[in-house]
Amino acid sequence: SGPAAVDGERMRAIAAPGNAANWMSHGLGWDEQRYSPLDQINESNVSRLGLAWFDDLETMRGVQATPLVVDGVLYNESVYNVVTAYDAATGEELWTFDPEVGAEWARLACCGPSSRGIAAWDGKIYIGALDGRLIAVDAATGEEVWTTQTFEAGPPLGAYSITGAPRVYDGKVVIGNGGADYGVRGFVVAYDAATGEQLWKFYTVPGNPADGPDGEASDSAMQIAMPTWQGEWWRWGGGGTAWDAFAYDPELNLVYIGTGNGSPHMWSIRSEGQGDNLFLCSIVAVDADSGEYRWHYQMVPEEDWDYTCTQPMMLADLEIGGRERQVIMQAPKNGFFYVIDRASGELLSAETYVSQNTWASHIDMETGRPVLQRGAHNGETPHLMSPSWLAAHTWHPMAFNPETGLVYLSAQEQGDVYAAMDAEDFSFTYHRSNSGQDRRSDPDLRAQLMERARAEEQGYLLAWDPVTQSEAWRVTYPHPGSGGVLATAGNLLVQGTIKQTLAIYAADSGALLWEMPIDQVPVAGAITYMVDGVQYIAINAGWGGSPVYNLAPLRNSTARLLVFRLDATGVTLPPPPEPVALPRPPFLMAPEAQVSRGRELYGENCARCHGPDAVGGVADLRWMTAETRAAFADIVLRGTLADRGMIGFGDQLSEEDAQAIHAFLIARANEDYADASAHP
Ligand SMILES: O=C(O)c1cc(C(=O)O)c2c(n1)C(=O)C(=O)c1cc(C(=O)O)[nH]c1-2
Ligand SMILES: [Ca+2]
Repeated sequence: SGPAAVDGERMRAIAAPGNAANWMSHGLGWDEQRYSPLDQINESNVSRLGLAWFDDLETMRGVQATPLVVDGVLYNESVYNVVTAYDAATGEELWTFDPEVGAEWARLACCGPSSRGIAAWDGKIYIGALDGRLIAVDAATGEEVWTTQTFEAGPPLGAYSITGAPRVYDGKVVIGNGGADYGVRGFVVAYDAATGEQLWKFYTVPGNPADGPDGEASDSAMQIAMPTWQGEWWRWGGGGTAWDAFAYDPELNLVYIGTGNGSPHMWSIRSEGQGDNLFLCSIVAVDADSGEYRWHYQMVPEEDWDYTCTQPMMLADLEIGGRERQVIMQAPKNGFFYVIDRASGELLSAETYVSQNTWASHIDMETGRPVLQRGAHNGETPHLMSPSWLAAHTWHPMAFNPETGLVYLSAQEQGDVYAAMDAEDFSFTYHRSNSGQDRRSDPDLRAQLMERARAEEQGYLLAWDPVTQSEAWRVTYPHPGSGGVLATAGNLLVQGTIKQTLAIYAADSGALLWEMPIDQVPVAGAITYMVDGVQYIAINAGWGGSPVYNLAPLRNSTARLLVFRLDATGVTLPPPPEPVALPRPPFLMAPEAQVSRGRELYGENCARCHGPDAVGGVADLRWMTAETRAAFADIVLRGTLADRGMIGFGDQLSEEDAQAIHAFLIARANEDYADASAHP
């Protein structure tokens, strides 16, 4: 055994169940079901689960990666793509590879310098680095074998980054990118896993028609897409980034690409409010060898809301209407659960799984199109949308248990206020979130959102029957934002929760079987594996990524990789950090006009990391210390905290702008200080 055993022949078998000891691909199998046949840990003995070993990852940022395990070696990826190999049984470190990604790249990733994972094939580990490098390292030594740059960075349309896990399908590494919120043209590339040679490239949206065909695999598909666009979308990239999910069916030889939102978000600006804008927010099936288009299904025509369809896609064979169907399933941001024939792209069913869906009343099964609610599109008057860009379900891994027939996912109700800028007022800046949203928030609508958030439990673990398209059970949480899931043959369903615990439920009933406080909210999905006859469960516990409305940041410990097994004793987590008393905010002296300017600037520049309305995110700016306030302009404009990922914005914000943002933050702190429920 040993890492050299990551060989292509054995990897080919992973799409079939039974290869249970290892976790060799992001979603376990190429079908991405995240269902392990291991059952040594099961509902009758899970109460004996204990911590076997852990490793401090020494970051307070989100750690989203699914680790891999190959023949007793666990490969994990922390922030800025640092990869470490461990003895999977003992936790002993074997090697670390740091690609030395510059902290300035954090600014081009909406939700932090995190990666959702790595890939393994034939003695190599593949890293999709934030800065666009695809790096192959030797699985045994951690030494670099080859590197290729997957995108062209820099202005005007190079605001790409990589946050998704690469996949290796039969010797081909497939990788996408993010950046549609900043302004890019989305694409997916495949490389030869052995050499790094490019095999094909598929653009997800058309470029400037005046430039002619791209000479890439997507050319024929772009003929279909082009007539669905209007105006001069290519000036802002168009979007459609494939920033997370892929799946592969080796028999059909199809690679499934989940595509993202438009760039800019506002349909009125991007495409003059006309056309479906293919292939935004779609599943596109392409030939694995040539990258050529086979079929598509678009979940969100006329994309206007930063509704992405990059959410996990799972392949399964289900009996529907008395017939065995080969399906692909997805629960994207828009709150609908889709079941699609994965050979043809035919929509089989779609139902909403959230209690309020202000986007669409239903999906018309004749046309396969959503029937939009009145007023769903954005205009100049602010309106509430739920789901919103904050997502009914985002990248957090879901799982399918063929025994129960249920799909499990982290779901949530999170609305937000939308308004479109007038097209004339829209200006495009490289590096900046270029949404076209008018960020003047409507205080009444915001108050309504907060009221709803307080009144309802808006986060839940959902068990969903994909055949009947109905809920089987749910576990509710006090807030949105719980993590991805793992399903096992022991009737177990494993999830990190917003209550700062790791919880294990009975997959058939939802009954809580085991729960452990871990002083962290794992957002990643757990994995399970076997070494020398012992089953382990491993998870990265490091909260971060998608902002959560109305949730103050958790004062949690450093991110950790946690590994459990039955009857483990003697390993305990260090005590949590002492809670910090809230500093009383300064008196608000700024005039209303300055506060409102600050609110707009905050929305465009800060909200993606620090949370909508300055709640949530990587650091809660309402409760800045006096020292931080004194250094505010230096931090914001001159990048004095750049080593922590907070890059200076001096090239696009003035001293006055920084003062306005600070005034807005003081206003927000004063609004909330008196309200104890807003406190962390
Ligand atoms: O449009 C894009 O290219 C893009 C990229 C990413 C990303 O790369 O993480 C996210 C999103 N969009 C997005 O809409 C979103 O809600 C989101 C959440 C997260 C996260 O890491 O939690 N990333 C992203
Ligand atoms: Ca997006």
